[in-house]
Amino acid sequence: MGTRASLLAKTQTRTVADALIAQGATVEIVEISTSGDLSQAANTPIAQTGIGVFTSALREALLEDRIDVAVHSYKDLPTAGLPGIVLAAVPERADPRDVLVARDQMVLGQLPPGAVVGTGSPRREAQLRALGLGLEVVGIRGNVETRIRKVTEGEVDGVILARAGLARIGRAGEATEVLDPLQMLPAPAQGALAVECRVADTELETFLAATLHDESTAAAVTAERAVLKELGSPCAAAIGALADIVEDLDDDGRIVERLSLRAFATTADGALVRNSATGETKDAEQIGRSLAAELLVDGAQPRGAEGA
Ligand SMILES: NCc1[nH]cc(CCC(=O)O)c1CC(=O)O
Repeated sequence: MGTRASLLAKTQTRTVADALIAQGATVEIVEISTSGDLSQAANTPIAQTGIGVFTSALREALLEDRIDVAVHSYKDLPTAGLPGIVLAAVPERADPRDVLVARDQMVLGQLPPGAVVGTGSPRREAQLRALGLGLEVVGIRGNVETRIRKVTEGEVDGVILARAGLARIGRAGEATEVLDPLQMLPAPAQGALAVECRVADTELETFLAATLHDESTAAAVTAERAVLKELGSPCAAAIGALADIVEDLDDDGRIVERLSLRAFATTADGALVRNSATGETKDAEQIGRSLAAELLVDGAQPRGAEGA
């Protein structure tokens, strides 16, 4: 199995490996450094580093037979597939929400106007600004530990991070507020993993799916990523999407499973447009696509435009 060398990546790969080992597999983990990890030193904003910076090196290693399984943070994966590689499994996802890690145990509402919040994500920045709290948003890069250190060392008053990332490295307790998706919609597929193998390895693909795949997570992520596919690219786009599988009653009073999706995008002048939709879980992709179409009608910047 291939993994990026960050603590977060190694931890999530270890978790997947343990699940496979429990089912009788023999696993060796190989660390692969990616251009996303390397460019961090130069403090390049994530929006400018290009699509797939964190995932293409792993995919290359897979195609070159250096590894057999790649574990990615799903939200870092480009929406376009790659010939020769198949998404074999989407494990059950962790909490998809973002959190604030702030000085002095503060929640967002307690940060004074002018307080400095670090994030390199256009999605987080757009939503922070929309809250109207007068916060100053500054771009930061670096792995999860580095970003938390910027708070403890006083370089910024707070940072916004994915709760799943903190939890995976055992530091979820350091969040000072778990942000409600009404204020801060997570990135499409946040908290989920994508497990890939070569198309030709059909036996391995079957084993990975049987051991790891979670249908509800896959449906939710499919809807969220359909919005992204229509409107933008991962990391670079100020787009958020979150799907929940909810129980509903049909016309005969029977309990049915439905998919509920919320999403936002930004207009050319940086305003947020939000919308939501529900439908049958099996129509996940279509629900995401129609929601994206509605956001475009509401003024969302079409795909390919530069984020504000
Ligand atoms: N953008 C980097 C990234 N990619 C995946 C995670 C961890 C959470 C996840 O798996 O969604 C993070 C860190 C973060 O956004 O705080």
